[in-house]
Amino acid sequence: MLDAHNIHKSFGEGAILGGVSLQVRKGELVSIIGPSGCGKSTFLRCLNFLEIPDRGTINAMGVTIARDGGPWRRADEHVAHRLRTHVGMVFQNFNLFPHLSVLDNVLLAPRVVKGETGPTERDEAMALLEKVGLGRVAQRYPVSLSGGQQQRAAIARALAMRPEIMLYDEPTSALDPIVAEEVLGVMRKLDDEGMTQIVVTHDMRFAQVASDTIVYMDGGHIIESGPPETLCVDPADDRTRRFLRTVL
Ligand SMILES: Nc1ncnc2c1ncn2[C@@H]1O[C@H](COP(=O)(O)OP(=O)(O)OP(=O)(O)O)[C@@H](O)[C@H]1O
Repeated sequence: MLDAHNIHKSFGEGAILGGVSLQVRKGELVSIIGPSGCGKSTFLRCLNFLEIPDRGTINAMGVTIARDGGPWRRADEHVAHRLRTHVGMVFQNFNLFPHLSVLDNVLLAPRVVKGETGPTERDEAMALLEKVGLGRVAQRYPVSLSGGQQQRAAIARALAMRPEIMLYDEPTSALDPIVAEEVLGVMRKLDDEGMTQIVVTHDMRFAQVASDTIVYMDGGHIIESGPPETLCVDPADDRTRRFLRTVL
């Protein structure tokens, strides 16, 4: 489904990713955890080329982009655009358009793709809002919604592109735990429906309960990866202790 191989990324002199490889199967829910600044978000953003990897190969849904340190060309951007049509992305701060109603935020994607929308697209958008529990607030503006409602609207908006993979960059970090639970509930529901999902999170409980695979990154590398029950936390390791103190 998605195969990232040997991804390297630097910002200026600083190497952030030092050769990260990850394979994700269809329907899998993968949580990426690790200390602040270890490169989790950068790696996630590389997966749909919001950040351009310096080196490495990404293959998603049959679209392949290989980077060898050369310049990013218009043809590469064209292929990346094709890849992004399969990938939905949800950000920590929701990124809804404040001047559009919740429904119009969700209708934005079909509008961009098809040029105009009619009753069918509207019905589909309403069905997505019902799915995330927001049918009754479809006509409201983002400012009048709670953080959890805004994040669920952002998920519905991403789903409107009919993605095959959803990427989440700390989707609950800006939310209090009760509201975060509503968002996590939507992600679990999508998991039950077979959606492939990759989540950068500091929520260890969610990672442990909901993930098929937990990926533990540190210093721009994957240190460990596997099912939650097999994740080996070595209490003698300083970095692990430091990380656990930030999340437990
Ligand atoms: N666009 C950028 N330009 C320069 N440096 C960047 C950029 N994006 C990220 N960085 C740096 O790369 C490093 C890794 O950042 P990243 O956001 O990937 O870490 P993270 O593991 O997701 O951290 P956190 O858990 O705090 O969000 C940090 O030192 C960050 O300052």
